[in-house]
Amino acid sequence: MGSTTDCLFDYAFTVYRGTFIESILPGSGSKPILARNRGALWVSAADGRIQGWDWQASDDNAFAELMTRNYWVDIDAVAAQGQVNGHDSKIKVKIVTTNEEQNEFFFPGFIDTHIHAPQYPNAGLFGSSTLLDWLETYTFPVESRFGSPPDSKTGHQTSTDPRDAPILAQQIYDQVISRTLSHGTTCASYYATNHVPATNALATLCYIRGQRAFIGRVCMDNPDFCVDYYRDFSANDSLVATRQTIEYIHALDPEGNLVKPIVTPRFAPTCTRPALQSLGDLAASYSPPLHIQTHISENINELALVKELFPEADSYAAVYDKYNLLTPRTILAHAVHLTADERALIRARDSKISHCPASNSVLGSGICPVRTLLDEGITVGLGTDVSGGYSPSILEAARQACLCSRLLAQSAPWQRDNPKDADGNGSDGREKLSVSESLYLATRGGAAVIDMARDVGGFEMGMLWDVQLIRLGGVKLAKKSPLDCVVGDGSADLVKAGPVGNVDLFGTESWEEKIQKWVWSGDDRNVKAVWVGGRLVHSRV
Ligand SMILES: O=c1[nH]c(=O)c2nc[nH]c2[nH]1
Repeated sequence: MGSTTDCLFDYAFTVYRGTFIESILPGSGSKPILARNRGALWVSAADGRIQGWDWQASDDNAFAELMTRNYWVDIDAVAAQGQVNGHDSKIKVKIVTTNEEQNEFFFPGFIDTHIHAPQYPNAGLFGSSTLLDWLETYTFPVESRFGSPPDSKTGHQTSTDPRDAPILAQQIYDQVISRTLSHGTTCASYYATNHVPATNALATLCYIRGQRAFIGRVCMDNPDFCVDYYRDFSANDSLVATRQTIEYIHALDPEGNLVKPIVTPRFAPTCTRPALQSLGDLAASYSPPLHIQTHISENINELALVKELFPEADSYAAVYDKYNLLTPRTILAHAVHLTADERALIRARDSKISHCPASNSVLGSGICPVRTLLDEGITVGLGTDVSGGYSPSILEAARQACLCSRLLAQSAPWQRDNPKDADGNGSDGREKLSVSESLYLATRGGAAVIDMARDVGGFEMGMLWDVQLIRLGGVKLAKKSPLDCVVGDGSADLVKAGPVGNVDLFGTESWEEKIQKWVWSGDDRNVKAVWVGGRLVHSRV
């Protein structure tokens, strides 16, 4: 592969050469499929957007013709020859090439539509808890540590300065960004905590590190549910502090090119009616309206609690609808136990769903019927839901989405409501998500969930170069039989020969099979480089 480092000299385009794989919808009503192209694609250095491609330019001759035709000169090549000047009639480009022998390919960056950044220290810690006791035992304690000391005179937290966030909070947020970028997450919709300085620190760090992000200050003012050591003291406190983070983020990134605020009532039980009302109004008061994120219908005990706290509402979804929180820019996490009426309401409001399969399993919440959501025309993306989810990897979420969809047929509600197989048992298999579908949810589905379907998620004209370079590694089989090796010397050992990560290739796989192997056994070792808006934000040698 060519260099993935940033160039010392100005250039007009980066030309990416090699193999490009993405998940696409071939037509309306169809299912996603993987598409593969070989050739060259170029991205403007000015705005990080795709300016064109040539799928004929897949060999050296055709690529040289493309360079000549466009008056392009390779800035690294001329710099290596000490001849940067003297090419004034040419357009300078930087070239990044995949190594085909290492099974490298460009793939759209992953979009994590639901992740709690302050919970990252708890990833993998949940014991045998379920949602409501997990919140009290594991989650509120860790999130509460992101607060800054109150003002000595007023007793309130008045600072909005990210530097007033505890250093450990800043370090945890920086590590979450490093970790998610290393897994190919180019955009994340983050929940922070209810602390303004720490929330602003998360926004600032995403901005500095170059990760596209939605940043939500978590609102929770209901004293009947929230713990005293970690809550907003009134609906007005929720509103004022949320406004402070919105103003901070708008000042940080006025065009919202990288970082945007997202209104975040944690979930119905943590919020009073006035808080829900004022947050719905707040989101609607901006043009365009702000994004909103919350949780819905994750766990059976939570459903009972919502019924008890909001007896006037017909359903959980109706609580949010009453306060104008179901909008086309609302991300609803989990959605495991929605009724048909709730799904119809969510569809009518064009609100979006973040499917969090790892967390749903870990906390024993249930299996989300993703196929039903998709069949009913609801937009779905994937969320890691750290730390309900144990992994910050969206590839892991894609794998778990495939796995959970296969378990769905075992559940009584699915068996009751859906067609059986030819023998009249279980299910006819339609619930199963394919690898192409789960990768679609991880990229284009996520893009639609964050209302950026025209900007990210694929390789289309004008889309931002939010992309990862995947390296599966080469095939390095020994020439001799392992039976002829000295026992245990490892000379015929594929693992020792150095494949990248866990993906062992034997040279017999089709390209589609290589992608299946990547989804089922790949990890961050396969992510060689990551760009956001054309800027290199992560690389691994
Ligand atoms: O998975 C979850 N994680 C949380 O932090 C949370 N808060 C409310 N509901 C929740 N669900």
